[in-house]
Amino acid sequence: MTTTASLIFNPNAGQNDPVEDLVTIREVFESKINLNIHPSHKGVSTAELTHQAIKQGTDMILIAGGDGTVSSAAEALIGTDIPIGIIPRGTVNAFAKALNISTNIKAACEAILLGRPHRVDAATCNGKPMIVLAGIGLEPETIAHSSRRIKKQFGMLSFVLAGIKELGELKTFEASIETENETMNLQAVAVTIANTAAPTSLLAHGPAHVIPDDGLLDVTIFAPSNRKNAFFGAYHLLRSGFTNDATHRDDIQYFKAKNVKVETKPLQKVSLDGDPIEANSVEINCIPHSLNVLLPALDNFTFN
Ligand SMILES: Nc1ncnc2c1ncn2[C@@H]1O[C@H](COP(=O)(O)OP(=O)(O)OP(=O)(O)O)[C@@H](O)[C@H]1O
Repeated sequence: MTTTASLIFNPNAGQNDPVEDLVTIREVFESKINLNIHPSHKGVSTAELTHQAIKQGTDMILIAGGDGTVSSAAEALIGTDIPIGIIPRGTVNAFAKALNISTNIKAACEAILLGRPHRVDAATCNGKPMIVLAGIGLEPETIAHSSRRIKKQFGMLSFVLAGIKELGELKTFEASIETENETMNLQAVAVTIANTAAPTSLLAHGPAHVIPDDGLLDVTIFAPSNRKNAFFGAYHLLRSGFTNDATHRDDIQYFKAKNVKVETKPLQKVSLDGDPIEANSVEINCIPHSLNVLLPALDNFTFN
C-alpha cells in the first residue's frame, strides 16, 4: 500500500520563492508517495489545517515553513504518534537546526523519505505550543525592533543588527522564577526558557547543549552589569552554542527544570518560538517525548 503524506505548506514563510520550493518538494515526493498539499492561508490557522489533514487520514504530516509554522502545527500533533517531516523554509528554522535537519529543501525532503521516527520534547507556554523557546527581555525586544518586512528582506541579519543595538541599551529587570525545585528572585537582562535551541539561539546557550529529548527545559539567565560585559557575555553564549562548551561566567546562570514560571518587574516583552506574544507572566511546562519527528537516519544516533 502506498504511503500518504499531507503537506502543510506556508507560502509566506522565509525568503525563498514558494513556487520553486513547492516544485522541489513535489519532485522528491510524488514518485514515491501520495502527496496531499494543504497550502496555508490567512483564513485558517496552521493548527486548524493540520487538524483537518489528520482527520482526513494520513500516514505522515510534512510541514514546510519556519518555526512559527511548525509551532502552530504542533498544536494538532503534540501527543500523537503521527510521524512529522520538517521541511525548513523559514528565516531562522531553529527547531530544524536543533534536530540536525538540513535547511536545504531537497536534502531535507530526501532525508524524510529515509528518516527514522524519533520522539522529541515539546512544551506549552501559557497553554500555547512551544517547540523552541520562550524569551523574556532581550530576545523579544530584538524581535520587536526587527519588523516582518525587514526580516523578509534581510533574514537573520535583521536579528543580529537589532540584537547588537538592544545589547548596548542594557535594560535590566527583576525576575521571580519558580520551578518544581526552587524559587529564585534575581536581576536579569534576559531570561530564556528553551525546549530546543539552534546554535544561533544565542540567549539559550548558558548550558553546553540544549537536549531535545531529555524531558526537561533549559533556563538561561543573562545578567551583565555593564555594556562591556554584555558584549563579552553574548560572545561566550554564541561560542557555547557552536562549540558545546558551557559558559563559565558569573553573569550567566543556567539550570534544568520540567516546569518554569516567570514573573517580571517591570513587565517585559515575551517571545514564543520567535514571535511576540502578549503575557504578564509565563508558565512553561515540558511535555516529554510528545512529537514523533522523522530525523535523518544515522547509526547509533543520540542527541547527548
Ligand atoms: N495560516 C497562515 N497562512 C498563511 N500565512 C501565515 C499563516 N499563519 C502565519 N502566516 C504567516 O507566515 C509567516 C511566518 O511563518 P514562519 O514563522 O513559519 O516563518 P519565518 O518567520 O520566516 O521563519 P522562522 O519562524 O523560522 O524565523 C508570517 O508572514 C505570517 O503572517
